[in-house]
Amino acid sequence: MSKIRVYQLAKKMEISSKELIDKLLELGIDVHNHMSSIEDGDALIVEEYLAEDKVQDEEVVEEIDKNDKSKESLVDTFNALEDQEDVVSERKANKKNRKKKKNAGNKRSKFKGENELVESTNSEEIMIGDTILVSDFASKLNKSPAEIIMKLMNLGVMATLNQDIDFAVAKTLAEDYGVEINQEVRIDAAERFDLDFEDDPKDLLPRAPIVTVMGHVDHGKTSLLDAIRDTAVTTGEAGGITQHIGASEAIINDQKIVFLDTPGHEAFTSLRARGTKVTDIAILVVAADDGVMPQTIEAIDHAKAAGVPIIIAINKIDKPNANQDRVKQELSEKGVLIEEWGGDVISVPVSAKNREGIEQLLEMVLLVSEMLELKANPNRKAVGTIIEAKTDVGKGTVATVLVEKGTLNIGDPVVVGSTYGRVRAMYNFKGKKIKLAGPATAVEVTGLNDIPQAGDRFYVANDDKQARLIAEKRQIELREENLNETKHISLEDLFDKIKEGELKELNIIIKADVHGSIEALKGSLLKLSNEEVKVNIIHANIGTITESDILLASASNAIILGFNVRPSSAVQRKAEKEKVNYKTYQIIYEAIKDVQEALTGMLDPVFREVVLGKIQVRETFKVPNIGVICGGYVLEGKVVRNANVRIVRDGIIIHDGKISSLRRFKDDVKEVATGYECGIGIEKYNDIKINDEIEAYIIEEIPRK
Ligand SMILES: Nc1nc2c(ncn2[C@@H]2O[C@H](COP(=O)(O)OP(=O)(O)OP(=O)(O)O)[C@@H](O)[C@H]2O)c(=O)[nH]1
Repeated sequence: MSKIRVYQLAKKMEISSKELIDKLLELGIDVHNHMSSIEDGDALIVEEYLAEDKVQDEEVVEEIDKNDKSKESLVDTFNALEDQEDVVSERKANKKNRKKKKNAGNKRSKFKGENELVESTNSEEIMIGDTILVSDFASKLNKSPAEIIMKLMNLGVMATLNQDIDFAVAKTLAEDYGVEINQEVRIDAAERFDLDFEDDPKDLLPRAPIVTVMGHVDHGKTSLLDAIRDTAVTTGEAGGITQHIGASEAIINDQKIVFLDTPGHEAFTSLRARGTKVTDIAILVVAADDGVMPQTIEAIDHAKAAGVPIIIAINKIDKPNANQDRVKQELSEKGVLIEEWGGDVISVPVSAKNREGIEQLLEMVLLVSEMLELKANPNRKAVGTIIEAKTDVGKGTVATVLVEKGTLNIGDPVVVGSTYGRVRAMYNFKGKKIKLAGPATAVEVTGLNDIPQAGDRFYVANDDKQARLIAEKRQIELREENLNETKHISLEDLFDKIKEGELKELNIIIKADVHGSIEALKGSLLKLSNEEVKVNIIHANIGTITESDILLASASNAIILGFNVRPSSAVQRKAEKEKVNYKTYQIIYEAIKDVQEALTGMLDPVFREVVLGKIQVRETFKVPNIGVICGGYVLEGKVVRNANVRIVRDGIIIHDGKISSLRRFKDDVKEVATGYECGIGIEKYNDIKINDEIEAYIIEEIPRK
């Protein structure tokens, strides 16, 4: 007996796959999703069943119609009276809602509720943040600063007028005065002013999906986006040239799909690292002549970590050496099982060059989108995310906003991060002026007082004054946040976080020089999961630690373990900026031991590694009886005579040892600083090559507390 897929049958019956699945389950026919197959016999049963339903529905509608007609005149008579009552009850309902919202707010933020209380009833209670200036604290307590400073001294805290004291110290001191202080819980200014709130499910309407195209370099991401534009954007519209605003829209079967214009998982994850997830579906481009490559794997893991469904576009099928089966095989090895292989990931063969398969691909996007049941409320003040922003000579500050919910109108007062303004003009992706933009629409907006950052949240405020106020408040908060920015997880603080119940899953990224090490590490680390914390390997790949790994770690609060690899200086700086923790090892057992000890609170490092500097190898010389000496240039930091060194080639550690000689010209020297050249010999190592990087480091003992 032949079979049919759920989505195919749904299409044939002109209902949504979701509706069909519900009916199938009602009939006891077991299906998992739109890709599940059902027997033709079962298909027939459900078709008949639905036909019956339809007849019944029509009968009911007729019945209701009849009743309605007879009621109509009666309703008319009552309408005048009812109107009056409506207003009263609506007011009552609004009041109730406001109250409800206020209560919800109290639950969300202790600070808000109590602060209101402070101002109205209880003057003996004070709210402060993590720290407070001595002078501010004195004035809050209504005491002279000198008195406070004296009291602090008695507590053993030496602080001047303009120094901060901790919340704990402030609390102890305040207790002396019989004053209770409480800690402010910081919440986003926009949230505090209720510019964003959760919608009532009954207000939600279907919205278009937002799609990002990902894939390995040169597999055809840009070409595919171009092909989509050609196929589904400009069709039937004269002069429909797309503008670059960071996103574009495609129409297929009268339905809209929004494409983010910057392809690649880095762009996707950098938005996520900033706390926003805008993509609903990822199209993963894999070139049929090249197969699954390192960045294909990265893209898969980045999409998976974000919980975003993937559609595979097997591209370049026009090429004579295209091999679709190989792509499918390699994907399955990476845990991506496409439908033909018994999985539920859709794959579509395409040629961006010949514009082949593009419509099918877009139809599949709609199908997946239908399953996701994407919804938004268009009837509220708009909330969105900045996709990109710049200054334009003619227009001033222009920012592309992806409206996520609500409708954005010309003239709306807006607040975006610490910038604000009023929507002066809006342009769609074709450069056409528009007056309003509903959910899942990308629009270029002018009228902001400064350039916001990609990933900033965009809110419509009640009025200009409020927009400015919130933006200014955000500015102060951002400054404070920069001062005590939260770090991502590290092995050292892991146990405390687990104990406090803050961490239930430990996300790990593994980068190593060879496949075998990855498998060994992965296997052992996964076994470390216990009742309290689950270990997840969210990404594991061959090669050095890259910026995209740092972004993924930042977006997913993961730690990075490197085996025999060293990140470049740029990547190290990125890690520092994103406050991401990475550790590199050269013995697998040590990596596993560290994670195990960290999970059980036994990690107590006695030694730490301190990187002194980096030297670029610019020349090599063979010296008889001594071996190979290299001529190097100190790129950063310094190198000292007794340092340990590791030789790094393309991010992979190829040797770890000690310096045997360090010279400037003919003289032996103790150290060489940044910007100087030197001659270096490495103990028992001669395989050094031009462009290798030498990282000098020492092992330092950590003093016991
Ligand atoms: N034959 C053939 N060539 C293609 C196809 N799609 C893309 N190419 C070619 O592949 C090369 C790379 O395409 P791009 O679209 O630039 O690839 P990309 O993934 O955006 O590349 P990066 O942005 O550099 O990561 C170009 O030379 C394209 O012309 C296709 O379907 N068939």
